Amino acid sequence: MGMPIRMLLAGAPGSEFRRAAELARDAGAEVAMADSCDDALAMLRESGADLVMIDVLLDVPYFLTNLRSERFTVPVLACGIDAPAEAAVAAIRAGARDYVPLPPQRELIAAAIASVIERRPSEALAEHPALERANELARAVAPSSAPVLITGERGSGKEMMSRTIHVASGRPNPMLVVECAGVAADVLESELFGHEEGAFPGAIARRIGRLEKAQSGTVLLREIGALTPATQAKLLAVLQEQRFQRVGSTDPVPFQARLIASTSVDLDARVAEGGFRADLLARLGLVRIEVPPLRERGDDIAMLANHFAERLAVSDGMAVKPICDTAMALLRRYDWPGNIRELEDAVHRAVLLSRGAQIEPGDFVLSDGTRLVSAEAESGERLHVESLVGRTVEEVERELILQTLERCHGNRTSASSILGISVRTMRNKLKAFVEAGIPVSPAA
Ligand SMILES: Nc1ncnc2c1ncn2[C@@H]1O[C@H](COP(=O)(O)OP(=O)(O)OP(=O)(O)O)[C@@H](O)[C@H]1O
Repeated sequence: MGMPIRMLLAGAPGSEFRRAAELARDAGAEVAMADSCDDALAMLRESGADLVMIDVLLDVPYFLTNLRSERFTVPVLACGIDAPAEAAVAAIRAGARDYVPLPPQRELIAAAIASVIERRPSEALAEHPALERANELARAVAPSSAPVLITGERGSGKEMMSRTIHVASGRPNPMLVVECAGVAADVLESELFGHEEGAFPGAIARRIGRLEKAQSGTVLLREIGALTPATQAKLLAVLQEQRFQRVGSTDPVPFQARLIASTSVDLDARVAEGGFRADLLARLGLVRIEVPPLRERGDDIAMLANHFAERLAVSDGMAVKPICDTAMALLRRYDWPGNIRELEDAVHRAVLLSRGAQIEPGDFVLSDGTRLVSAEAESGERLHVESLVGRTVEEVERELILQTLERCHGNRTSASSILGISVRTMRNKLKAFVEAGIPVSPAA
């Protein structure tokens, strides 16, 4: 068996909640308790969780919106003591996976935990040789403590790759993830290194940073390119000396974890521009693993789409349906700028929208609301124009007029109205074509 399931219980402390915690522990989970949404969010940021159970008396929609905006993918169960049916329904509408009445039944808690164990992604799915090579490299470097730099487009699976390394490393402590983009430098530093009480106004108590909390686990720094020069210098010192100081302290704290950094920007280019330290990149990128974009992964698109269609239907309690061949061909042709995350979201919407026995092309909707079929039609039009590049305007105009005329079965009036030119102009053009010896559809 792998690591225990970490469960977070959010709700007003009371005997029912304590009982739920006891039952969860009996079922093999590690349990943490929070008494408000913000508290629960802070605990998730701090140490993560595999499953959250939240009281419907708390603001469940607020909690779920924050989870989504911070991109936590943890499953959430709503629970409540004699809660009105509307509260349970509202929580499920907001995105909770299920509702568990309290006082809790042993079997329900055990089943919730068992379903999380089943759904835990064991290993990244990959068949394409480019990704399989990357996975082999990941497994090969896993046992060492060398830092690893994972590069790849947004949503391509860099965090997943980092998890593969962490799991294969056999390190006893968990992997902690720190998002470096969009966070103020001082907040990020206290998140990474921790701080002492009174280190700055508002530092009311000592805080243990992620580098320390990770112990001998793994720390993933997402979007490392976003670090300011000052934080880059501090991180370089951590790698050189294997120790660091909490903000506001001079006492050294040993750094025992494995560091993995991910980036979707070209760090070599950032170094050339002076935005990233060459010495830090050299240390971080001793081992580089490139995660290829989804569009270059051939059959992986179909394999992942089938996998998501099944997994998401099961977790949403819907019937598992196959993706029809035409829809699959559409998925293979689209270029997935948002990579696996975009595919997963599109499949999820299709699973929820689909009304037929199979998932059809029209069921696929992108995050901006456009249907994949229309998105493709647009890019198809663009492709068509691209195929005209290299030809003269005169040639293209002639082709356009002749083909439109042919489609209109030689009817000059219809063709000129489609082309937005006068019938007279049309006649003059056709006359010129005939004079040049070009065949023209006879008048209808
Ligand atoms: N090989 C895979 N098999 C199954 N699911 C995958 C695989 N790779 C990625 N995913 C899923 O795709 C989504 C995006 O992956 P991940 O978060 O690892 O990407 P990322 O490159 O780290 O993203 P970002 O650039 O936004 O930081 C996640 O939901 C993840 O579970």
